[in-house]
Amino acid sequence: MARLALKQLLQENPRKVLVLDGGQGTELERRGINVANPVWSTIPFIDDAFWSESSAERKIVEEMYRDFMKAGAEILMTVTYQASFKSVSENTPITTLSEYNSLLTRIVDFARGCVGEDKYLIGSIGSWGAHVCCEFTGDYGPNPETIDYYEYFKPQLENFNKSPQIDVIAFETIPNIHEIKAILSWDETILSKPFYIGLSVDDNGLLRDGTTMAEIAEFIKSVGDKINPNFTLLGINCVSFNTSSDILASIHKVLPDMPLLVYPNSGEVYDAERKVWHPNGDKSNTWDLVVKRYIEAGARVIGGCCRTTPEDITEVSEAVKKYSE
Ligand code: MET
Ligand SMILES: [Zn+2]
Repeated sequence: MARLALKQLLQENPRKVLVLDGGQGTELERRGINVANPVWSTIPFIDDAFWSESSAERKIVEEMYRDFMKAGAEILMTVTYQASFKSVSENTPITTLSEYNSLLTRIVDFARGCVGEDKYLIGSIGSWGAHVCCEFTGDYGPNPETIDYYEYFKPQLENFNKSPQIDVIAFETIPNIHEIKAILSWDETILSKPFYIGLSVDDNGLLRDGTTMAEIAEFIKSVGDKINPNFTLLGINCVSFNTSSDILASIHKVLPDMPLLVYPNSGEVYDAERKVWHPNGDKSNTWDLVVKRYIEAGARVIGGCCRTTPEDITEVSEAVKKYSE
């Protein structure tokens, strides 16, 4: 393997900040792929035609990876946010575990082929809430503590655990404290690879279910040494651009030794009535400014989530160079 283990890289180079890619799902949509379906951006891979050399959609995905890398991304994701076994088996012709594993392995190997051996590859897993569209409300019903999170994640997790191509597993957009507690209760037999948790946080800096960052920190501290040593980074993703640096600083304050990661949305504001995006009204907030603040707040991995493009990642890389070296 051409690259150092991610944890080793972060530990041995305390000033190193890795640039992550941007919002893949929205970027593929911007490039013409219709992602409006229950498995979202994983849809192109479901069609057998994708795997032929001449596939136009395949070219689009390859170009997306190429452009994020040109922009400076050093750690990139698989396009598997909505690809849990439940979502795939209930909404596509792929219904058996063995077909599902072949699909995931194909997607992961394809992503590795696109990014090459030098880059880090993240196996993306959306929150439990993502399959029922509540990753931005955190409303997991009346008994969120009784949900069997492991059963839901297991097939995707086992595939990624075994994959020699995946460097780190991502639990993205996690909005509920019970889900965080479940993930952090899993030992190395269940989560045998480095992993991170991206929290889904509102504009007031609360987890979407209302939990404070201090409460999350208390929980992590209460697990203490028993925490899975593969727990590598904690952070926020798919959060408001304008408030993201304050939120990250609030996590750094309560967990000063935890390596953090952050990839916010583009800063545009969605008008749900007219179904259009408006530009960020706060012109004083630039990538240069927020990246500087992220690094001051302990960020070790920085990129973009929904609606961020290779142009955004270029600005992220320039700012990372300026403030981390
Ligand atoms: C809804 S958050 C989506 C995160 C995912 N990694 C993507 O950008 O495609
Ligand atoms: Zn997002």
